Amino acid sequence: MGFDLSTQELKVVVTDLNLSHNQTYSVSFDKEFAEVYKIKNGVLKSDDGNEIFTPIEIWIKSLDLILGKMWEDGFPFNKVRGISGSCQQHGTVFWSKESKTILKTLDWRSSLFEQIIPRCFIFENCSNWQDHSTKKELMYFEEKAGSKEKLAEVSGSRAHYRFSGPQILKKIRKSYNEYDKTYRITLISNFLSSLLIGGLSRIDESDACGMNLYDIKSKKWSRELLKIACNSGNEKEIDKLKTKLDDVEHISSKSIGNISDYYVKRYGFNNQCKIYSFTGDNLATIMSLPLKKNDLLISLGTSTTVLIVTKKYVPSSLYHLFLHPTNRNLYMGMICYCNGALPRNDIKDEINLKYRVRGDKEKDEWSIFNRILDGNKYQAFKEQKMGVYFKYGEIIPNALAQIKRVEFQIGKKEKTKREKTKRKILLKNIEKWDVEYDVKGVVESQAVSCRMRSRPMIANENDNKSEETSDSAKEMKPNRIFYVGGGSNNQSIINCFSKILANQSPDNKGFYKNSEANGCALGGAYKASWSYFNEEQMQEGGSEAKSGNYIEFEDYLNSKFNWNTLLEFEVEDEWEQYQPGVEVLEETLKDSSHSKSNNSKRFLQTVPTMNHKKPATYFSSDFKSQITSDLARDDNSNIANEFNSLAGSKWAKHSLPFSRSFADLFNKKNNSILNRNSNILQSKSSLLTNINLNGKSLNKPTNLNNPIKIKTDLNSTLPNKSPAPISFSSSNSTTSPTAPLPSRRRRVLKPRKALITLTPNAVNHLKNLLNQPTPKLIRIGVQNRGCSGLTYNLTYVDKPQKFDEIIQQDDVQVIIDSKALFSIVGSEMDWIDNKLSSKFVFKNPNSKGTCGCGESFMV
Ligand SMILES: Nc1ncnc2c1ncn2[C@@H]1O[C@H](COP(=O)(O)OP(=O)(O)O)[C@@H](O)[C@H]1O
Ligand SMILES: O=C(CO)[C@@H](O)[C@H](O)COP(=O)(O)O
Repeated sequence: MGFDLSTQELKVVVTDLNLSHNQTYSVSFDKEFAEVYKIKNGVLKSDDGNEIFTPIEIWIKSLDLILGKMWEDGFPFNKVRGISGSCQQHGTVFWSKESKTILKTLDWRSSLFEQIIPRCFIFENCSNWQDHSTKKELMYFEEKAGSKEKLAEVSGSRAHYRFSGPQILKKIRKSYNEYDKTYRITLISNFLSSLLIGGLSRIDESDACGMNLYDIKSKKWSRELLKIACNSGNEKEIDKLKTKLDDVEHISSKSIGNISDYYVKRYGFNNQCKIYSFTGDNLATIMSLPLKKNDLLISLGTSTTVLIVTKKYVPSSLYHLFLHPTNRNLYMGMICYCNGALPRNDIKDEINLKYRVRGDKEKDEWSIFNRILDGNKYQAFKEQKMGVYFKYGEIIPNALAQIKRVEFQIGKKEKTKREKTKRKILLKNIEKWDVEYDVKGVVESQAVSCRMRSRPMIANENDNKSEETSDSAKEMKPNRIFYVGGGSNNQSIINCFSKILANQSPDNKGFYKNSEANGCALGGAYKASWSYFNEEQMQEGGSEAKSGNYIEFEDYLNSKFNWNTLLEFEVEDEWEQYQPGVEVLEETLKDSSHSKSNNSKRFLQTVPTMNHKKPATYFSSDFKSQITSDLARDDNSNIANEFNSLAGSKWAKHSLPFSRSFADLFNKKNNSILNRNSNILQSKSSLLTNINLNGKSLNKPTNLNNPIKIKTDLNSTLPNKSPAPISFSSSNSTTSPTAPLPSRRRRVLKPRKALITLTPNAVNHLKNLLNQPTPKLIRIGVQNRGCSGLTYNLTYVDKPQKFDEIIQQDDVQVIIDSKALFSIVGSEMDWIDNKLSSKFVFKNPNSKGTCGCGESFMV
């Protein structure tokens, strides 16, 4: 079983031991919890938009919900042999002292939410990877580490807003007392595995590489970086942080424990079910495909992420390196753009508006866009046009938030100051062109950018230090390209990407798209399967080393991988034609220095850099850009240093050869502070089809103030229906689970106390109301309204909805909307009838306050 806790969803995919994918379940956070928690795309934002976070209780409720739904569907939990999974990266969870005991003594009769939320966490929110509130901390990290290159050398990445080290430093600076009280700090990945083992699990070693704290070469916490993170040279403080982080869970196929008794009793898991270390979502994605040397994995989710597996550790401030989640001798290289699907979607919407298309389905919505992209009428690059569509602040290093359109001319080759031969590129800024050109423009420039930025990683893998000329072009090409994520559904988009990125295949083959399921969760399930296999071998042969039967993940995946789950396609190789595209893009970005984006401040957060005074139709209405990029936090000298230092580095010939003038861009003052668009990012992890659950919402509005102060007295919400049989194939009898498994019990869990009680007055009045010729029922819900947030809402209905609760008292029935359960549980419903008013009133023990007018309440 593989979990994936992404920004927007919790997913579970299930495979058999032959890696055949059987089932997918998912819970969408927005769908289930947006109403009460006010989240959008899974997150909340501070007023200034810089802090981006999620209430942890949403994730816990989602785990209750997804397992409850699987149980209700009759999922055969007793057949699960192993569980692993992935979570969004970088976020940190601060656990209290009591959490250890609470996790160990979970009572299967109650929900996790009910038991864990009141006392397990020091801060109720966890920062999200889109957070960009740590600018001071970043500066401090890179300054103390010596430089961003030095920091990258040790930790695999320069300092990033979202990375845990700067996030922890911010907490230490702002809330030292709470930090001091913290018993353990985990990433989101081992937060989830902790819930499953019923104890605090360790940070996964590969995910630890996204913290700016782990020394990748010596494979231990870097004391120097811990010192920076704890803001103190005091050895005791460094030890304190180290203790709070605990040792990492070293990469291996060993389990981190059996599933907690809680899940055995509550859902019927086998008590021998193993939990294997959970990791970050990108790390899990690379486990979902049989990647070999020089293969690229391109995830076209909400963000665009380019991933590569490499044997060499050659760090740079331009990209990220992580330890591979299954093999300590391999690394994962990563480039992650946040301007992926969003600008493509915006242009698609504008095209549809122009052509007045209103498709309900994604497929229809993309038809005009695709026709333009595939056709020859509106060429962008081939008509000497290039665009940069970084509408939102970028998280890739050195990219400004900007939308820019240029026409270019390519001149003769000439020698640069650094003795390199370069073509002269002449650019003319274009204010506006037909949106049809943006269609090709956005996809082309994204592909060219991926090619440009993945080049150093590929070159390194091949020991190729020469310039990207025709002679060495072959070595710079990836071997094969695998596409995943929502955008990979679009053949026209991935054709365009493939033409430009090309590959080594002489017959234009070797491009694949994944057609099966969520890649991160699938990678988790594959890891569980591989780990289980090795553990079984170890039991037979002794230790991992001794057994001789140990199989590397790569070999395991290759031996079982079902290529039918991938669709291979061919495209014309246009590598050579787009070769100048890389230079034009570099020049276009460099030319931004002459744009209107003035900034003399380090870490400026908001800079619109559109060159034209009047924006083009596209993005005109809501063009609110903001620099959240790593580049934005550099001043002139830093930029200059970056490119100077690259000149002497291993990457000198492969890095982006911006000249010093690029730094001018950051010397100018910028006056416009615009807000970040709230749609900016979503999770990028789901690949393809998901089965959505219309599960119960266990909602409760969050108090966003840190630290946590929550009191709950909530009842279990486990479904009490008997499970329906489902088919669960594990066809190969030699590898199928054979151990005797506990028989499935029909479990009917009753709430420990009445959901609501009715006073005699309420019973009488309800009887009157229900005494009608056409029998009706009364359904109680809560709505987001009124000064204090929630109001009660009574409606007549014909029948209960699927997850409604029915309350029976004194021959009267009322129905409670499942979404209202957690807000009104334990309430007393009364009917008052006096001179002033006649109405139902609720005495709610969960209410933390009502508004002055008494119309609404808060829980
Ligand atoms: N046929 C399509 N053509 C282009 N883009 C698509 C298509 N189908 C889905 N997408 C895009 O994929 C994105 C979601 O990708 P997905 O991998 O599901 O998301 P996430 O990264 O949020 O988990 C959406 O922004 C959507 O526009
Ligand atoms: O920050 C990064 C990688 O460094 C992101 O890739 C997150 O890990 C994405 O999480 P989801 O949106 O997929 O949940």
